[in-house]
Amino acid sequence: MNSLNSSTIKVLELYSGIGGMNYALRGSGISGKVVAAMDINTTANKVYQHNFPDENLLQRNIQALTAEEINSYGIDMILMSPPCQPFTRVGLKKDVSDSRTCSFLHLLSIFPHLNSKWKYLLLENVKGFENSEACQLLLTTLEQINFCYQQFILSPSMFSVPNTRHRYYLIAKRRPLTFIFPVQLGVTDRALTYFEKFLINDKTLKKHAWLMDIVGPNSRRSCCFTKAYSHYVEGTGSVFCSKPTEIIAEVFKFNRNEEINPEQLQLLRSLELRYFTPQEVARLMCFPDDFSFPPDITIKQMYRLLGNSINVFVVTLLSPTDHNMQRDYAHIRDDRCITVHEITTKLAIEHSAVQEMNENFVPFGIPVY
Ligand SMILES: C[S@@+](CC[C@H](N)C(=O)[O-])C[C@H]1O[C@@H](n2cnc3c(N)ncnc32)[C@H](O)[C@@H]1O
Repeated sequence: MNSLNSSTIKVLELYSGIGGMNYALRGSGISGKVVAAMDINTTANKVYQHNFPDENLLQRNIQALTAEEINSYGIDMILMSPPCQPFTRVGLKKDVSDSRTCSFLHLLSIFPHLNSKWKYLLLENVKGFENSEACQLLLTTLEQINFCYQQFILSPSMFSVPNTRHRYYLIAKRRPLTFIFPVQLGVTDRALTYFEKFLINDKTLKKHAWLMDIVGPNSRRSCCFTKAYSHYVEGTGSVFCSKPTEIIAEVFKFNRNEEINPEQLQLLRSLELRYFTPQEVARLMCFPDDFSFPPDITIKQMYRLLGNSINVFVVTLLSPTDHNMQRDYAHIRDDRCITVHEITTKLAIEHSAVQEMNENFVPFGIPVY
């Protein structure tokens, strides 16, 4: 621990389980170090220790933790996934009266006594937590100790990971720190899902469902995104659906000449058709991952600007230094294209077949105009 440099963020990982938060911290690129991880479960701890043999894992009941002990670690950040059974949809939802919530309530009671070096909190729980009394107590406590916060309901499927797992996330910072997200995702009374903003509304579904070009995570194609994307439907760019193609085909079985009835509209809604986000469109246009928009640019403006822009990869191939180079495009077939999933996630460009294609281009054949 002594070898940490002064810019390394010291992290306390509570309810550490098998170490998902530790992996996330490492994956985030933040220069952070778990200075203590705590969990009561011996089996989970065995797995944690197996994967993180050098971490300071403590077999502890968090309910017995004191503010003095936490302060002694000199932490900057707390990561935690408190037990979710008191809030699960299928459970009894005993909330604050469930004994498994006691340790969490205890933590809330000691938060005001933690010193101000502690500046960041990330909490994960099940969807449903946002409606609990425990969540309300958490938000009230954060206000009291002068933390600002943002809440999200997110699922990996929203980030093109082929798995659904809706979870509540709260991130909080000690004021005067603030959030600098280009798109404010915070909510006051209800946690909004990020992709909810991009869902296609009922009016558009009713009028234009047949005109939509629907692509999924495994598609190897998508239509050109124009500057009218999300404003007009026809010919302005593909829309995204994470459901299997058979389900989409089933929903679209109805007669396209008849007006859509409420039952059909419900089926269409169940597909959760959405527009690609500006960031996804940027990735499909092969902008690098560090491309971003300033915070004051609206989503409509983002689509307009992207629609007016270029595919960066294609222009890379047309590098002026290769002015008269002729390339062979013949071997590029649809099945060599990377998938929508690959390109809209961070895994994109560098590691992908795009790179491979780039390297495999042979300078002969079709002239580049
Ligand atoms: C939702 S899981 C956390 C999962 C963890 N984020 C992971 O990646 O595996 C909740 C954890 O809290 C632990 N836990 C529950 N009550 C506890 C308490 N009073 N003290 C310490 N750990 C506790 C459980 O053993 C369980 O591992």
